[in-house]
Amino acid sequence: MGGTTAVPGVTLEGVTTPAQAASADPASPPAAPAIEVRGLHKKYGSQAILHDINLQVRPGEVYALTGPNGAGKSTLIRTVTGLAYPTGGQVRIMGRDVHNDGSRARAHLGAVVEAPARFYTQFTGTQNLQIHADLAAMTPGGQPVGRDRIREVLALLELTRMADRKVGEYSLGQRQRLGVASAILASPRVLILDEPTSGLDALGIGLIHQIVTDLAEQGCAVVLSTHHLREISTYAHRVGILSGGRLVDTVDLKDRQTAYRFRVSDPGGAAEVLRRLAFVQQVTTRAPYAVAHLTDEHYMPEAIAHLSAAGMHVFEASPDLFDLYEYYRARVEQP
Ligand SMILES: Nc1ncnc2c1ncn2[C@@H]1O[C@H](COP(=O)(O)OP(=O)(O)OP(=O)(O)O)[C@@H](O)[C@H]1O
Repeated sequence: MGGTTAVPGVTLEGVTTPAQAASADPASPPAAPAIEVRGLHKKYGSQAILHDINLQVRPGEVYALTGPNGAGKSTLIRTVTGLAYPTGGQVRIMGRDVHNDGSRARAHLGAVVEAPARFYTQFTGTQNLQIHADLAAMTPGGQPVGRDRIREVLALLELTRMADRKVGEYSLGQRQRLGVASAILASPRVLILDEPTSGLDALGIGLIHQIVTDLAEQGCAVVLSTHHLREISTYAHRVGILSGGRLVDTVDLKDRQTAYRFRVSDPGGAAEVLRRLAFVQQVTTRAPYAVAHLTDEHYMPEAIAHLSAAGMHVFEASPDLFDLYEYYRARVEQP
């Protein structure tokens, strides 16, 4: 049966934001990982489910976990959040061992593990969040959560209209959103969501994306599992591909999205023109496009001007987005 675990969290005070990290001295060491998984193994009975998983997620980073059905995503998430015990290896959240120092590690954590969320159906959304808030305040390092914050997260998840209705009257998607509301209630430093967008409508999916992006910008480390690769590639920083219980690849999306494509009358001729420009690092052709890596996006108009001056007709110029779905398919078919 599906259930949910929304784990109390603490305030974001003192967390390094991505903007701060980006403006930091390049010589300074990167922020310490918010989540650190080392040599994780998990067996159910004699069946090995996870094999030697190693990963780190830093403050401000969105890490998406994907993989075929049965690959072990939920098992990994349950083990990382402390709901399942590993057969070997270690998980640390904000430097605390999740399995040996659980309550202090989870004081930093907000999570929705498995959907749909499980709530007291005879109580309203507000009352359920109040119960979560009271539990959050009781954990070591937990902070009290006021009524204003409850109203705020309900509004953020567009549940104000449903706030005083019994959860038993909520739709699947509304329950799912209430699960995310409870996970972010105590402003966690680490947010872990197992398939947060399954069961949501298009606008609901966009809402979760926006909330995750905003939290990451405030310095929260986010791990979420998903099957929606084209959506996730628009806002995740890294994507881990799990297959047969092994982390077979980790894709850094920031590194992959620096190319721009120009749909032109003559891709070969355009490539020649682009290669001569100082701000162009690498050029390939993929008819009807010439694809160029620019040192900075701001050089786009200049590149177009050079192509036009050379007599090329430029019909389209846009980021050459990395196709995570195609990459994933190739990777999972040949791990
Ligand atoms: N409690 C359990 N006892 C025994 N085996 C389990 C248990 N939970 C999961 N498994 C097995 O572990 C494997 C991984 O399951 P898991 O739910 O972690 O995969 P998943 O990647 O999340 O799949 P999906 O995409 O379908 O949600 C499966 O073979 C599953 O049958």
